[in-house]
Amino acid sequence: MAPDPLALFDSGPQTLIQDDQGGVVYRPGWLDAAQAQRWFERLRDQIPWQHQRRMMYEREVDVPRLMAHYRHDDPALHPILKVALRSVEQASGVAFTSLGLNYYRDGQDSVAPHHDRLEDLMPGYPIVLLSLGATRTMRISRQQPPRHRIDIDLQAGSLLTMSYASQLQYLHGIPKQSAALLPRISIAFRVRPRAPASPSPPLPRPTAP
Ligand SMILES: O=C(O)CCC(=O)C(=O)O
Ligand SMILES: [Fe+2]
Repeated sequence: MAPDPLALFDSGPQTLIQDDQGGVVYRPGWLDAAQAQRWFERLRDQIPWQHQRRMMYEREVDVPRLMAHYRHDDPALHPILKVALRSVEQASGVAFTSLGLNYYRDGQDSVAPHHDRLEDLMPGYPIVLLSLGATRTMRISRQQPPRHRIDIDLQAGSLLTMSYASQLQYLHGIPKQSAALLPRISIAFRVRPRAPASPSPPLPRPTAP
């Protein structure tokens, strides 16, 4: 196969933030453009995307993007998600247990600055985001001074790895953009903490002597 001319411009992995758990690393071109486009179209058309509502300031509001969630061993896992999971696991050396999908229909869909819910993460294990479809900018900002902000364009076929430690210090989000934008899908791979062991059976009641 002829070499992909765009690959000449692939600058390889870029470390955006350093910490002792691998920091935040961006890998453009992890998936080639044609495959990223095929995966995007099939997931867009075949995932049962859900509209969620969430309480905000005592009002219920639409979450401004569509979502879907799967456990790694869900029998309903789409074949593309199975392949993506295996490949991301091989690339990162981590056995992920959950897949969270986001579908940004246009530039008005977004995710507000946040860190991922710590109760959904196994300490020490990273989150990996695979991007498909339109490029969207992720804004990463340090919570404490010295304030530090990074805008990174997440291209189709790229991986962004964020350490657990980075979730304690930084917020990330996908801001709305006023320009007309095509849709984007992201897949977040996470290791969830194991469910707490089922409670032990109640102790027999003490009987009166
Ligand atoms: O779509 C993205 O790249 C970010 C999604 C995200 O931050 C999340 O699902 O927690
Ligand atoms: Fe997130």
